[in-house]
Amino acid sequence: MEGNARLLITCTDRPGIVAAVSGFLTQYGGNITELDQHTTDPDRGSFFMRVAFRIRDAEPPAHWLKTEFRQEVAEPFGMDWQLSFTTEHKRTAILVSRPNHALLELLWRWSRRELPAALTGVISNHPDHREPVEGFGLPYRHIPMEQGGQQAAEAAMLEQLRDWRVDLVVLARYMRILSPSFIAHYPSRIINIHHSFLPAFAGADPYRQAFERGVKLIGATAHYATSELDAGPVIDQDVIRVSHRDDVAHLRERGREVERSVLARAVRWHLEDRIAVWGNRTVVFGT
Ligand SMILES: Nc1nc2c(c(=O)[nH]1)N[C@@H](CN(C=O)c1ccc(C(=O)N[C@@H](CCC(=O)O)C(=O)O)cc1)CN2
Repeated sequence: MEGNARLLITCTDRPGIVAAVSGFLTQYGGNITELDQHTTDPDRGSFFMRVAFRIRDAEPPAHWLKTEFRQEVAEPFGMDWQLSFTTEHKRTAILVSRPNHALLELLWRWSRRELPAALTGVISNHPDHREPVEGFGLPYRHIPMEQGGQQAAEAAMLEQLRDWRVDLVVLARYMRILSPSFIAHYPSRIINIHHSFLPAFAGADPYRQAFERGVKLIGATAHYATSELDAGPVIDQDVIRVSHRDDVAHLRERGREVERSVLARAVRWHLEDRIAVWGNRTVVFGT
């Protein structure tokens, strides 16, 4: 049983970190329900930890704890950290182009409360999905990307994301390359699903690339989007077996199942603060 609060911590490794964090939580009445840590290189490397705990007075969330933790633990240990409460869902927007399978997977899981997100709405460069999105009670913004109009379109997208006070952006098969300045607004907070087992077949039309290479496995990769296309920190991947009997259309059809499950898992892990970014890699806790 997870607690009602969680800490995600990254810092330079040194003795006493776990004791300092657990001692702090004990002092302020926190009861640890889950603790996971990873050290890259004892005494010199990086230290990562995720602690889930129950804290009384968490309704409303005990934001006062952030001040105390910063002063008593985070600053003395030089930590990068975040403290979140399970009642506060991350405000999440979905960007999509024409393929709708990843979008519908997220909407369906959200509607069944299997995805702890506060969905704010959907933005697309196509009008195709207005009806199903509004059917889920969510706003739909069609912002077309006219030829040569990327800057204007991205400005409109960023304005909408600001209006929705978005924390997390999910690219559910959004098929336009985002500019470095767009990416910079949401560092490690844009999750993309790429429809190949990266690093194989980055870029456009990976299923055709896979068919022409004659591979026996295809897959999907959820990663944080960076300014370098399909090269950001990998969050989750999976593969399925294929054969000479599968043409490109069949690869696309069979690949959609993997894309949907990999993206949903990656988004849920981010929403549950299970992912620490370490350079161009991730540490994913408790999965
Ligand atoms: N800055 C980033 N933007 C996007 C990323 C990313 O990792 N960093 N991922 C893509 C999604 N994607 C694959 O998953 C992808 C989308 C589009 C293309 C592509 O080449 N599209 C067009 C060119 C469109 C354009 O120039 O904007 C094409 O087919 O030629 C490749 C991969 C989403 N954005």
